[in-house]
Amino acid sequence: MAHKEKTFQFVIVGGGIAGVTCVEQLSSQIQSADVALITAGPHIKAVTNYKQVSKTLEEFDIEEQPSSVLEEKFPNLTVIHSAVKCLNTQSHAVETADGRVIGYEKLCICSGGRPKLLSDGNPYVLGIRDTDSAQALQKRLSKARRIVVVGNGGIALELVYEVEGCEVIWAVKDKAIGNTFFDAGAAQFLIPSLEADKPQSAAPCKRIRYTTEEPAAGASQTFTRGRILRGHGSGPTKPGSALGPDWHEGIVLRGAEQVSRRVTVEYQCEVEKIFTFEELLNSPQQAVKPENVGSWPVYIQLTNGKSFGCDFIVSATGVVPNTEPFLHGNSFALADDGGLRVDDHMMTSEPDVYAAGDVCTACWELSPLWQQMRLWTQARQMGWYAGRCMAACVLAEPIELDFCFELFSHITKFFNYKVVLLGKFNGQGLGPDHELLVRCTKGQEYVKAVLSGGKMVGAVLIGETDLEETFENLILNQMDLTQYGEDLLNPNIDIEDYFD
Ligand SMILES: Cc1cc2nc3c(=O)[nH]c(=O)nc-3n(C[C@H](O)[C@H](O)[C@H](O)COP(=O)(O)OP(=O)(O)OC[C@H]3O[C@@H](n4cnc5c(N)ncnc54)[C@H](O)[C@@H]3O)c2cc1C
Ligand SMILES: NC(=O)C1=CN([C@@H]2O[C@H](COP(=O)(O)OP(=O)(O)OC[C@H]3O[C@@H](n4cnc5c(N)ncnc54)[C@H](OP(=O)(O)O)[C@@H]3O)[C@@H](O)[C@H]2O)C=CC1
Repeated sequence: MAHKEKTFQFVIVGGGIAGVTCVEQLSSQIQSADVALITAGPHIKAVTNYKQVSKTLEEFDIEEQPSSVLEEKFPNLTVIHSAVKCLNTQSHAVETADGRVIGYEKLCICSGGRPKLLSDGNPYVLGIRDTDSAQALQKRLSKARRIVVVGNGGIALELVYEVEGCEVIWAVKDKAIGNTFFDAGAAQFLIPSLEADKPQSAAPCKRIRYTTEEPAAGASQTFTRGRILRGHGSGPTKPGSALGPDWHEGIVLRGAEQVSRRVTVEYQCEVEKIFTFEELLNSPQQAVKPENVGSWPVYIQLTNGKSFGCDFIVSATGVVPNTEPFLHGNSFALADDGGLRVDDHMMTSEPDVYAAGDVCTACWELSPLWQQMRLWTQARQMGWYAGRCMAACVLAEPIELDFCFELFSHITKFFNYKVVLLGKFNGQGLGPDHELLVRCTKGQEYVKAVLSGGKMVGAVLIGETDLEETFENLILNQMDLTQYGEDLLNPNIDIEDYFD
């Protein structure tokens, strides 16, 4: 590595939610601190309209902003738009793709993740992560008659509901849809929404997303509401920040056909093989049934014996932490999922190096009611807490693990229903002796409480149940609920009064 051009007290890598929140926290806590934010993408992501809904539930909007907004707010901040290509933890320096060597006293890696694709480099397999990949999807979809979506998590759930004008084959590994968020009961509740037409008057997006359009020389920066616009200068090798809530509201997810939504779910199957039309012709033994041959650009063979031709395949199969540029020559401890292991102070195994957001894996002794999921909320919370830990270290102040890591909580929307997940919402790690209480009104609400040893340890609330705060309290209190039995979910009893 060449000589350091400058050493900053704090260097944060990544302009997504985790990195930006970390910068904001550090810069407000130690106003004199010299902070650098190094990010590969042309823009940064900022949290706006933050609202604490209850003790642990939070809601906020995300805005994609030019970095100048952050620099104006924090005069001691320098934003460098370049990807970090290597890190030397011994000399406390990072080198960027454009050849700059920046020193740090404390470093926080917030480089996010990238889609874990079924097949790397196959032009017919798309992943969705940032604005560029969402635009690529929109463009390809506009000419598509049939697509195959593989995966059973957040992106697949959103995509199969939103896509219109194109047949969708949805291949899931499990017996029910949405395995990362729901059990089979909730899936059963949601399935009719997939079969029905999307309500015309689906609630409009209450969040406003702004995307910056690069100004022409001499022109001022413009913001465009609700559309995703390409940020110039973000080439395919420069990963942008992850999309997030309502990412699909701003783009038209419409195929080339006149049909509305038409989704076929293929359960309990994985991908056996992906091959092109040319490969099919050259090797007629491929297991494609004659009615499916046609002239599709790509074919997918599933482990359930079925094969489909389609225009392209969306691999919605999770994320891999973006760690590569930091590993070479250092000895970071990695978790099984490939994330940088962090302790209860968000510290990695390398001295003075912290990490937060999708790139890290929480490896402290977790609260029995919290688990890591790679989500906006956790990226914000980790970035904020990492900033506090870094500041506390410099100021020689003690700091304890933040309360937000006590109870897992997530608010989102699937199939146009509000969804609240609390604690061990799917009985994660509870073993066979837990009990489920379920209340379901078709088309209206699905309420599930998970009890263990008579205490509530998790919940799934779908629809406008208005139960989130009460359930959150019951989970946090760990009160013995044995005597209430099924009355806990009795709709004729105002449960809030019950526990007053
Ligand atoms: C389509 C989609 C929909 C989603 N929807 C939701 C949702 O509804 N709710 C929810 O809670 N979560 C959602 N998520 C997940 C959420 O977006 C992520 O968990 C969150 O954005 C992670 O934030 P982060 O800051 O850790 O990483 P990112 O947002 O990925 O930011 C990483 C940053 O690091 C930069 N970077 C990467 N490598 C380098 C490098 N070598 N050098 C310098 N900079 C680098 C990137 O440019 C980027 O700015 C969604 C994700 C996707 C893809
Ligand atoms: N509203 C929300 O909260 C949303 C959140 N997100 C977040 O964005 C990130 C990316 O989303 P997404 O890609 O959907 O990731 P998720 O982790 O949510 O889901 C990935 C899914 O793909 C399955 N899978 C993994 N590998 C394969 C494979 N080889 N073949 C078939 N299926 C496979 C997983 O199954 P298994 O679990 O069994 O491995 C899982 O069902 C996640 O962190 C997600 O939480 C995204 C959209 C919306």
